[in-house]
Amino acid sequence: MNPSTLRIATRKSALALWQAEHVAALLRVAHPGLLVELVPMSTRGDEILDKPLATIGGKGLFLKELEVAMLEGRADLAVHSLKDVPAELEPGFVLPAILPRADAADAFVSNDHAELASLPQGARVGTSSLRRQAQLRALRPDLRLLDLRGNVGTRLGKLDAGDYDAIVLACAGLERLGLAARIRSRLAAPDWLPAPGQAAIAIEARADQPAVLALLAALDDADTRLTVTAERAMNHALGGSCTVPVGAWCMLGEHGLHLRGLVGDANSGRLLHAEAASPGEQAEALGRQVAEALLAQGAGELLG
Ligand SMILES: NCc1[nH]cc(CCC(=O)O)c1CC(=O)O
Repeated sequence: MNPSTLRIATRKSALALWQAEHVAALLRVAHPGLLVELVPMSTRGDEILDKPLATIGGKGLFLKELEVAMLEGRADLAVHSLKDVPAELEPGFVLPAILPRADAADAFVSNDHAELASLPQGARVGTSSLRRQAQLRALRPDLRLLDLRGNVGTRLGKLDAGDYDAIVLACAGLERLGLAARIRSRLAAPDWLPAPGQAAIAIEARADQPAVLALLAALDDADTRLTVTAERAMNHALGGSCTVPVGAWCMLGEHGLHLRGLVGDANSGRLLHAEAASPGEQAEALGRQVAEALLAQGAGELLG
């Protein structure tokens, strides 16, 4: 029997709520008559704000409470930023839909400076992402990198308070929150790589709920699924989560998939790069191939 109501578990940050509302609106259009409601909740990743994510440890810090809600029957699906979803899901869960990707670039955000290259020597840049730190170090070894966590609004507030000369955020998050005007310049491939899955919204649900999965599958975007599958397969083969210095960017063109990957060291700014193409649509194999090329260059050491 088809469910008459779908309940969406979501985090309570402005970005998470926007994404959950977006999915709710799309579901109402795809399935007229279906009732869709939000079930907002807090996760460990939201509550521990004084430490970089990389040191809190544990994959899926932003997922656990939402998954518990689904297991206990308090919610039918959860909406996530795909880049916060570990390469390997908890057993019993699947991603029945991945939405069309927004701008996957990172954003250089500053009140006084137009781009990374024009920052003065020794300028203070805020980001707690090891991937962003490693790429900043590689491009500008002179910068002072400072930790910066919290929701997008919190991070912008600290920039505006003068704690940093510039910060790095995801373009997609700023755009969704109506803050695209804060993007001074884009940090984009091939000079800069986003996190695997960045700018894609993923829907998670229980594998044992076929009627729910069928409703959710209506929102899946096949091209986005293909490219992020390659990026996530690379990350998985590197043992990755959202807390390691790994970047990936896969494009789908006329001739198939093209994947670039990097592994970095946030302290030294050392970066390893690899890329490969797949004429067909062998996304998983392509991801593993690029991961192997990175490991052959010594990526294992950088990943600790
Ligand atoms: N880790 C927080 C997070 N998770 C997803 C996004 C941006 C939206 C997206 O990538 O879909 C952000 C904010 C940021 O990195 O600036």
